[in-house]
Parts: sequence; structure tokens; C-alpha cells
Amino acid sequence: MKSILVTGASGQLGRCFEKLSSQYSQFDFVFMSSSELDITNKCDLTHLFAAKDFDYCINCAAYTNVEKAESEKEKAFKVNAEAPKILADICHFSNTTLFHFSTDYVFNGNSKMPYAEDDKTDPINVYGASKLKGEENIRKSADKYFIFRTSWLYSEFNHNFFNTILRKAEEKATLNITTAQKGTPTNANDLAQLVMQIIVSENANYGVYHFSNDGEATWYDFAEAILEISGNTEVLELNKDNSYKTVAKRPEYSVLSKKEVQQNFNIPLIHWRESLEQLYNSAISKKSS
Ligand SMILES: NC(=O)C1=CN([C@@H]2O[C@H](COP(=O)(O)OP(=O)(O)OC[C@H]3O[C@@H](n4cnc5c(N)ncnc54)[C@H](OP(=O)(O)O)[C@@H]3O)[C@@H](O)[C@H]2O)C=CC1
Ligand SMILES: Cc1cn([C@H]2C[C@H](O)[C@@H](COP(=O)(O)OP(=O)(O)O[C@H]3O[C@@H](C)C(=O)[C@@H](O)[C@H]3O)O2)c(=O)[nH]c1=O
Repeated sequence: MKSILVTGASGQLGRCFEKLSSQYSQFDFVFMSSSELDITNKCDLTHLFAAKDFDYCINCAAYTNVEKAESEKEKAFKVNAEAPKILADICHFSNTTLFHFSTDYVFNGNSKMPYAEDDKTDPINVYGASKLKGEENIRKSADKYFIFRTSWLYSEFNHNFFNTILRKAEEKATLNITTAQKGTPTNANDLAQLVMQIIVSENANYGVYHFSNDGEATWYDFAEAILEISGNTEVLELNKDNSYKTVAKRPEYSVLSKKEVQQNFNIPLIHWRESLEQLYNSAISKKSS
């Protein structure tokens, strides 16, 4: 039976893999949260891989607080840049295929058209710079790796924009949301599904790929869609607000081109709004009814 290690398993994406794992009983999944496995600890990682053979390692562990990263640069780089290097070295030595995730924030956002994989990177915040360094470290150390740059992940799990808006709707708070950035909201469950499809098909087209849902939106459009789909348009005030204060700069435009991922893995792309609606109906409205 092939085995799959999932790191950062209590995070948003990790929990999507855990949810999906019940559909893949042919694999032996080992889920390890940050308290069970610290990916910055080379010694613990070495021992783990010496004790068990993993065919795949899905690295969902990351430092993802974009605002805090500005003042915690060292910590962000340790988790997002140095740890992926350790993981890549160990995976290479153990003949384990590594799946890793990066971000649209590796780009500066000056483009007017969707970013391709080989477009120039130029992060404008610490989080983006730390994730880019992590990509570079993996590319140098491993052969059998997939890096998926994705954007604006949300799901029913943990802290994310979708859950924040739903919570604010419950509190009937006034929402002031920026229209200053354009990107693509991505259902983290769709990303987890893509990875499992690649594992099942034993596809070996290793490399860096862009994956998000289809279409584009501002954060305001995303918030508006969440309120419409959850039937909350009457109960709270939603305003466009380009003066929303943040510490970290964010790219104005970060839509990703999905040509490569479609060509290499033959997957259907779901429009962000359709996937949002599906998730709300399957995971949220069911829970509250
Ligand atoms: N969220 C988003 O919008 C986007 C995310 N991505 C990328 O996708 C991936 C998954 O993100 P997502 O699930 O949303 O992020 P989360 O923040 O929800 O999950 C990250 C997990 O990593 C854990 N973690 C942090 N440091 C360590 C460590 N040293 N060792 C082990 N685990 C650690 C965290 O644990 P704890 O909480 O205990 O610190 C948390 O459980 C990341 O690589 C991220 O950069 C890319 C684009 C968009
Ligand atoms: C909560 C809130 C946010 N905003 C703005 C702030 C910011 O510009 C934008 C998004 O806010 P967030 O803090 O939720 O998102 P942010 O942390 O920028 O999200 C990013 O996370 C990392 C991990 C990624 O890799 C990116 O792809 C992206 O998803 O919306 C408002 O305008 N009003 C609000 O009420």
C-alpha cells in the first residue's frame, strides 16, 4: 500500500486532504499537525523518514499570516523557505515525491493578463518573498516535486476570508471591503482533489504549476458573492473601501494562467463562483439546517 505523509495537517488545506482521504482507502495516510511534526526540525524529519517509507509527502505546513510576516520575517523564512529545503533534501534521499504549495503573492501585480509559470517573480511583501525562496530551494534540491502556486484559498475549515465574511454576516457587522486587488478565490477542496488525481494517475510531469479556480474577482466581488449565496444581502451593509488599512502590500493583479495545469493533468476548471456555491450548499447550509 502506498503511503502519504501530510504535514501541517490541522491547517486549512491539510484538513481538506483529511476530508478527502476517506475516498482513497487504497492509500495509507499519515496526518501530522504542527504539534506532532515541526517541519523546521531536521532531526525529527530525518527520524520520521528513517522509520517509515513515504511514497508521497504533501507539505501543507506554512507560515501564512501575511500581515504579521512583515514584523516576523525570520520566522516566515524559517517555515516557508528553510523548512522546504530540509523536506526537499529528505524527500530526494528517500525517493519520495514532494507536493508543495506556493502563492500568487510571488508576483508584483503589475501585469494586466494572467500570470504564467515562467513570468518574472517579484514579491512585494515578506510572505511572498519567503514563499518564493521556498520554491527556489525545492527546485534546487529535489527532482520529484510538484509546486502548485495558488491564490485566495478558502474552505469550510479554519481562518479564511470566506469564514470571516460568514461570521461578520452573523454578527450583522458593516463590511468595508477593498476593490484594489484582483485575483481568483480558490476552493481549497478543489486543490486537494487535483493533487489526489495526480497521485492516483501516477502522473510524473513534475514542476511548477499555477492552479486556481476559473475567472477573476476583487475581494469586494468575493464578499458580495458570499453574502448573496448565503442569503445575507439584506442583513448587513457592504461598502467598497479602498482605504482598508493593511501593513503588508498586496499585488493589485494576481490572476494565474491555468493553461499548463490543464494541459498536463487534463482537469476541468470550475469557475470560482460555482465552486463557492457548491461548497456553501454542501458544507455550510447543510450544517446549519
Ligand atoms: N490561505 C491562502 O489563501 C493561500 C495559501 N497558500 C499556500 O497553501 C498552503 C496551505 O495554506 P493553508 O492551509 O491555507 O494555511 P494554514 O495557515 O491554514 O495552515 C498552515 C498550517 O501549517 C502549520 N505550521 C506552521 N508552522 C509549522 C511548522 N514549523 N511545522 C509544521 N506545521 C507548521 C500551521 O500550524 P499552526 O496553526 O499550529 O501554526 C497550520 O496548521 C501554504 O503553503 C500556503 O502558503 C497559497 C495561496 C493562498
Ligand atoms: C477582512 C477584510 C479584509 N479586507 C482586505 C484586506 C486585504 O487587502 C484583502 C484580503 O484580506 P485577507 O487578510 O483575508 O487576505 P490575505 O491574507 O491577503 O490573503 C492571502 O493569503 C495568503 C496566505 C495567500 O497566499 C494569498 O493568496 C491570499 O489568499 O481584503 C478588507 O478590505 N476588508 C475586510 O473587512
